[in-house]
Amino acid sequence: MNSQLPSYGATFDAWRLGAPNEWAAYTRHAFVQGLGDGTLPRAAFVHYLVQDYVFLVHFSRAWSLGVVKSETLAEMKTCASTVDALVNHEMALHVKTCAAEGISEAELFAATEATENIAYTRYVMDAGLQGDFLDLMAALMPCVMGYGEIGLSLAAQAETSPYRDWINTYADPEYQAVCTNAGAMLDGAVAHRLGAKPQNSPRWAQLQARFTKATALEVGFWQMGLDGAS
Ligand SMILES: Cc1ncc(CO)c(N)n1
Repeated sequence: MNSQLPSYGATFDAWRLGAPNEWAAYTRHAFVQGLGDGTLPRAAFVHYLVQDYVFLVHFSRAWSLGVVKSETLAEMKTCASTVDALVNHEMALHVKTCAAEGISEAELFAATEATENIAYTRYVMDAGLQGDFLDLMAALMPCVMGYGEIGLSLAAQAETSPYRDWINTYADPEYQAVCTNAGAMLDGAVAHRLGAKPQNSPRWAQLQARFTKATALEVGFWQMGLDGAS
């Protein structure tokens, strides 16, 4: 299984390896399996998608904070283009799918946030407000890369799922490029601040802890999708 995981850069790959239980619970959650085999109830999917639209609003705010906290132009460019990818591309999937369910974009924007949703996005935002650029990135990466990994793995196994649009959004080369670029930028940002042997830095364990916490909050988000619709 591990040999099939996509690589999104040395730092991300190390953090993923450092959170094996949380990562498996996130990327192989029952919600994910239901997307792949098509057994996920439509109501759970729509409930999740409405929450995810609001998630992306706050997630885009957090990536925008990345522009503020950047120390190099390369960091700034990646953060700015990720904000663009989120607000101008990924969210189009939510708008289109929800429109087909009779939910307008104005309703999406005004949707009441589930507690698990608030917990996750505000944790990420606070990591960036309290800490530096790396603290923010450690909290942002599980979201970006996890969906890249899930998209690829479901695309390889799910030919006929009714959730094919969702799967394709994340398996798409455009989304995979967002993951690869973010991972390369992260490696540069780590080298810039922590040197060539970042694992020896006293900050490494703290960054791993942030990554692991954000991954656990992703598990809570899937669970909210399943539970909230029942
Ligand atoms: C909860 C969540 N995590 C990650 C992504 C990927 O951007 C998303 N859309 N939603």
